[in-house]
Amino acid sequence: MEVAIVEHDSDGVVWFTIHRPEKRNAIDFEVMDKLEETIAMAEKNDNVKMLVITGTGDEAFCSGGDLSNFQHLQAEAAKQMLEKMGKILYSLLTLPKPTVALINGTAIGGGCELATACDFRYAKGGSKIGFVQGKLGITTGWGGATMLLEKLPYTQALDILLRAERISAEKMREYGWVHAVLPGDNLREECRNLLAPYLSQSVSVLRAYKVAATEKWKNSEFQTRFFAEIARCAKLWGSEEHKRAIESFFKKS
Ligand SMILES: CC[C@H](C(=O)O)C(=O)SCCNC(=O)CCNC(=O)[C@H](O)C(C)(C)COP(=O)(O)OP(=O)(O)OC[C@H]1O[C@@H](n2cnc3c(N)ncnc32)[C@H](O)[C@@H]1OP(=O)(O)O
Repeated sequence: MEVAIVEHDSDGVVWFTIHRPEKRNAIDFEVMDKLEETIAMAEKNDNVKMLVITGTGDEAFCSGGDLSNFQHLQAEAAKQMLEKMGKILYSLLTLPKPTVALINGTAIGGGCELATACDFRYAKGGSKIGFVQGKLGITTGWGGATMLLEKLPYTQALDILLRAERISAEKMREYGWVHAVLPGDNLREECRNLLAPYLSQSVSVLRAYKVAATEKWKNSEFQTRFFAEIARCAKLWGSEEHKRAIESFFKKS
């Protein structure tokens, strides 16, 4: 079964849907590779105006890294996995086309980092957003904290990271992380309505503004901060606290 579905709309929108509902759309290496390929295609293809990332089903947008795959990774392998996805999210952050996370349900851990790498976040009402890494004895490991601290006011971003709780889409709208809370009766249509004003511009205009908007992140100072976060997470990955947190998750499941 395809782990991700990529669809091209006639109006220039590419829809990337994580398709692992049995694992609440958790991200494994196959999803990473498909996402990397789609981002590279979106960058090169002048017929692509925007990229929307979403998840299959109405329960979860994305539950972050696939713990059944990643729980056994030791130090170096964990660091490589984190860096792999970190590079992909950096390319998403700086993609010269506008991007949207269409949050169709719960977003947890790396799922929140994936959404944060996007320009806009539209969430189905009642969705829960959880930068829960702190409760797992780690920090964000895919650049999520660095991006959050760039995109939200300092206090809001730090509050979200330190409390490591699941927060409603409505509250995250107040924080300015969610840009639209949608009824969700027909999420794609509701999303398309929000994209319409952007899609009336040419791809050259959309590209030019996105390049201007992301210029500030294309420097070694930002990249150093971004990948230092990942190195810190890799150090915590092997901690007893993290191991216990994963064990208790699977005991519950
Ligand atoms: C890799 C680093 C990265 C980072 O932070 O940078 C990370 O993302 S670390 C991982 C952080 N993610 C989590 O801790 C999420 C764990 N999952 C949950 O909290 C819940 O599953 C939730 C809230 C997403 C959904 O809860 P719900 O009650 O609706 O479903 P279940 O918990 O019963 O799960 C159903 C089914 O899916 C499997 N599952 C869910 N999440 C993951 C995951 N991240 N990796 C692997 N598998 C996952 C769960 O085990 C259940 O499987 P089953 O075989 O049916 O028991």
